[in-house]
Amino acid sequence: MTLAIDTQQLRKEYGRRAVVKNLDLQVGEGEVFGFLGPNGAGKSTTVKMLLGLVRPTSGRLKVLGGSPDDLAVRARLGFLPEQFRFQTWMTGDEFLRFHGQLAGLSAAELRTRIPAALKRVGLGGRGHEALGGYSKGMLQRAGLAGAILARPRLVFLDEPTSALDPIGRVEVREIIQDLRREGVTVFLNSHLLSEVEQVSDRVAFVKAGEVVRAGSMAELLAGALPVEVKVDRLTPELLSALERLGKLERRGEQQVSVTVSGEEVIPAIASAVHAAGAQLYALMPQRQDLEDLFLQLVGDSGDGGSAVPNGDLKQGAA
Ligand SMILES: Nc1ncnc2c1ncn2[C@@H]1O[C@H](COP(=O)(O)OP(=O)(O)OP(=O)(O)O)[C@@H](O)[C@H]1O
Repeated sequence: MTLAIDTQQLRKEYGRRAVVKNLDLQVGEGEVFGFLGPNGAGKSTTVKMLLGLVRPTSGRLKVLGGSPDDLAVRARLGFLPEQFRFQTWMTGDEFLRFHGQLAGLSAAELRTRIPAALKRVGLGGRGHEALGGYSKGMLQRAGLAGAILARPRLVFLDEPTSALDPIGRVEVREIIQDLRREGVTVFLNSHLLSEVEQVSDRVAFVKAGEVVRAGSMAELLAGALPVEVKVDRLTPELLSALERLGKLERRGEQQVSVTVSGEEVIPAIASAVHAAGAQLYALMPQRQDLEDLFLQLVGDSGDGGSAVPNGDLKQGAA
């Protein structure tokens, strides 16, 4: 796998405090990679080091096979910052022209790419308006247009949908999927875990400056699967049959939770119920999602007082 991002023992200290510690991160070319962690975990600092905006205290990093200090490498990076405070006196067109010129695009390229980029982010025909009159969601879209204007090979998107409504979020998800189809690597920082779950090929959880877990969605969410089983009566014979399939937790006269290794075991639960002559009322796998995993891995850290991600928790998950 060719790596778009490769860090080894990357570290950043502010004063005597290490905010990123010995970070080893490998992201393959063309991957959509979700970078998750509570407030203050060191995500933005990591992104800034990868962009060459913050100097690491120690360790090594490569982006697109080189250094972000190399202008040829930097020209192939795109960045949507979390705090998008743009030049409000400029129109959308002027803002993109400014960024495009900084990225070295020619006048001819700018003429075709600016309207195309605006259209792609849902701002077609709005380029003549001043950014000062844009809504927060429009500004975020304009920032995204700026990040992809120069056709980067690696794009960092820091909370790309924080200002968007649900329709806008779907649209940005589609743009990320298009970028993946074009072979662009996307490094995604987001608190919206369900969103990360839907678009990322792999994710890493970072806590207090260190990666605590990384892998594909399937790898991370595999393993123990609790299945709630409800029957007319739980006989000793049925309980011992279920015990052979997984760990049991009794819920009452008619219900038991069986934690099995994966969904391929579910049919065996139904067969055991049938063989014991019981009536099956319900068989409910309780799939773990990214949010459960987030709370489990990083639930007791962060410097914002709470590790709970912004507004994306299902009821009662904590
Ligand atoms: N320039 C700086 N000087 C001193 N400390 C800093 C500086 N930048 C960041 N920090 C500290 O480093 C820690 C990590 O910050 P960072 O912004 O990287 O976290 P984050 O994971 O991106 O958080 P959030 O999700 O809240 O954006 C925080 O405790 C922050 O206060």
